Amino acid sequence: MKKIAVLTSGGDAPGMNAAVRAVVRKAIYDGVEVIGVNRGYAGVIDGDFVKLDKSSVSDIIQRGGTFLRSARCDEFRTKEGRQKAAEQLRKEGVEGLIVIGGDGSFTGAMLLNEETGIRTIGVPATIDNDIACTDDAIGYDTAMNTIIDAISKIRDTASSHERAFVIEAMGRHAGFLTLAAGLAGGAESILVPEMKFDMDKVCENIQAGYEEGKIHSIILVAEGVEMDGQEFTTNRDVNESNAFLIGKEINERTGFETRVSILGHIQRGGSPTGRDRLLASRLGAAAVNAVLSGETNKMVGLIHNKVEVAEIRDAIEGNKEFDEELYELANILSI
Ligand SMILES: Nc1ncnc2c1ncn2[C@@H]1O[C@H](COP(=O)(O)OP(=O)(O)OP(=O)(O)O)[C@@H](O)[C@H]1O
Ligand SMILES: O=P(O)(O)OC[C@H]1O[C@](O)(CO)[C@@H](O)[C@@H]1O
Ligand SMILES: [Mg+2]
Repeated sequence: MKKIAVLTSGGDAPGMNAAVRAVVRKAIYDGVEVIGVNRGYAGVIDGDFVKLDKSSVSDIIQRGGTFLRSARCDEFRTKEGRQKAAEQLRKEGVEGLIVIGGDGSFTGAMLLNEETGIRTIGVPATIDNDIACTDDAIGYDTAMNTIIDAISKIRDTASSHERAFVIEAMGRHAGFLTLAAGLAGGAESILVPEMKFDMDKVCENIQAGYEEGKIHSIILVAEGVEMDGQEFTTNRDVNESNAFLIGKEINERTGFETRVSILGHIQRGGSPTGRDRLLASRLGAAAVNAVLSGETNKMVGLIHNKVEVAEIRDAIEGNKEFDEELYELANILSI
């Protein structure tokens, strides 16, 4: 194999740059040329390619975002779009494509391979951490730390004013990030799309906490959580924040002064943590190994601290299991 391409796709995640750097440097080390694709799948369709050498990836390991830029590309969801993309890659002489992104990007990579024969390898990078066949995705650790930092700061002001705070974390379809950040940040309640919850119970917890001397209450809510009458349930298609609704409900039911903070895209930015840089470096290099050894339609992941290669279909359809025990633990420790 003489030439491979690399792209970043979907929501950007801290550590994507470190992953591109690893792909480029490992491929060059192995004597293979690397083409960077700008703007994810949109750039493949447009043939927006740039040759990458060692120095193109200097000074980026510490940067958030992705210097190749990212996109959500509707045209790639069509068969025609993917055919166009394959033609562009063939014209450029690209023999393998490394896709750094989330589950949607992996679905695109899988279809591209199945329909056109282009060799694809996925590198999991999404703050949502909703990809199976890997313990963690690149960006998740940094985002978790950003949320923990925000919780700590909000707790300062919450305590000063004896208030309840509803904090909304990202995760329209997945609560992995919210659960981890909520547990590590010591939130009093954690609401995620995967678990049904009872609003009465949330309010009782707040009340009990105050009665036992707590002077604040933090309710960490994932974006995808929706209120349905008395109970809050999941709505995985919900597109709008329900944190304000939840805040209003808490205020009305408990009488506690309640404020709402939407953390938003702050969670996607910032310099990647050491853990994310390490993961990105290992998986970027592993993706090059995989493609050069003839693998296709696979993803590289880290399981129990060992690099593993899995079917990309399993990563998407395997449905990463939500850790109910961890959720239970968070509830126990928050009382
Ligand atoms: N079912 C699909 N078929 C073909 N291409 C897809 C499909 N789903 C997603 N893609 C392609 O992958 C791109 C990124 O997908 P998506 O927006 O779901 O982000 P992601 O990779 O899951 O990352 P994140 O969830 O972290 O934002 C889409 O814009 C589209 O171009
Ligand atoms: O930046 P956008 O396109 O609004 O997407 C936001 C979504 O992307 C993510 O940050 C990553 O998938 C989700 O947590 C969030 O729901
Ligand atoms: Mg996704």
